[in-house]
Amino acid sequence: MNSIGIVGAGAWGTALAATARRAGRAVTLWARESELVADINATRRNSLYLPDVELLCGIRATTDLAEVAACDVVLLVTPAQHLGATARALAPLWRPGVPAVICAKGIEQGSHAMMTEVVERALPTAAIAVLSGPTFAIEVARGLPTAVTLACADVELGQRLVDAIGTPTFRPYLSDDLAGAEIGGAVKNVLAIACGIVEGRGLGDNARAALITRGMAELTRLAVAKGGRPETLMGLAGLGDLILTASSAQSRNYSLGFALGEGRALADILAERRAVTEGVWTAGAVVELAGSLGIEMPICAAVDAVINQGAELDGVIRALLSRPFRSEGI
Ligand SMILES: NC(=O)c1ccc[n+]([C@@H]2O[C@H](COP(=O)([O-])OP(=O)(O)OC[C@H]3O[C@@H](n4cnc5c(N)ncnc54)[C@H](O)[C@@H]3O)[C@@H](O)[C@H]2O)c1
Ligand SMILES: O=P(O)(O)OC[C@H](O)CO
Repeated sequence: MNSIGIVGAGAWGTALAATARRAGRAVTLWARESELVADINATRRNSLYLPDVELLCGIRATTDLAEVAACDVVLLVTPAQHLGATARALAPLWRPGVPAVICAKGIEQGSHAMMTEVVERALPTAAIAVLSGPTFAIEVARGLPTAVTLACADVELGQRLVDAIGTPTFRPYLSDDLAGAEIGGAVKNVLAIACGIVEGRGLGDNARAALITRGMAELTRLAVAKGGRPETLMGLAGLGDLILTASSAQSRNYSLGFALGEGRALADILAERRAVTEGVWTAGAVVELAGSLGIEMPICAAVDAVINQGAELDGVIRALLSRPFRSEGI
């Protein structure tokens, strides 16, 4: 596994390029924006999505998907709602058995498909893995210490992936629980919006701790229903990522929630951002998926009501606080 292809040159794809290069791999980074490709190759910076980091030599940007598909491993790092189309574009170029490592965090709108299901459909001969966990791109790009979950059903292949991308400061922990890893990463974004709302509305630290904890219960219920294991959700891809995202203003999901809590309109907040805020697009899909499985996810439903149904924020908060008392088990 000497060459790593990365599809998607947003902040996370660029940070993964930086860390894979630090691990000694030859890196090819695909971007859809040709001006960005020229910029990265000329200046070793991604001025659109990660401007503050200079990249090591040995990372080549391209607009040609064939160059990425020719690599030993391909990391899929587009926003979740675009992963299906991107994987379908890769399909004619795919060589059977090449690992496809899903690094996007979300659930597909409409189909309610997990990212593994989306990629399985588009690339049926790929060996699928999921990389998830508490990872702000800028910190990874700067080489600050970070630990992630790398989930792969084939543990021997998973170990080779860990060895290919791991470094002393980018530490993958191996798992075989893909469902747990990907549901943790997808749902924590919705919960982080809720935590941002609480902070922006001035509801206090107690309320945020309660949301994180009861959010964990929601996230775990959904993961178990999809075949995941509770202990995975207690690890980096669940609790670890939820703690990070639900308590840091660096998070795009948390900061969007904070602005909503302050009373700003969703459209205005989104209009100011180039970066993707995945929880906005996943909230509805999570709630619909949970509904189809008969699972209660009241915090995610509250976020969905605010974001997608124009519900008035204080009314939604009052409704959450008026739910019947219940026992604490998951
Ligand atoms: N940024 C992080 O810290 C971080 C960390 C872990 C995981 N992730 C996940 O990685 C994924 C990518 O996020 P990011 O932060 O790199 O994005 P970003 O916000 O930095 O950049 C947006 C990306 O979306 C791409 N894009 C926009 N429209 C597109 C389209 N129609 N088709 C394909 N691509 C399109 C852009 O080219 C760009 O690569 C998300 O699922 C995110 O949750 C991000
Ligand atoms: O900035 P956010 O909220 O998209 O979160 C980024 C990563 O997913 C954190 O692990």
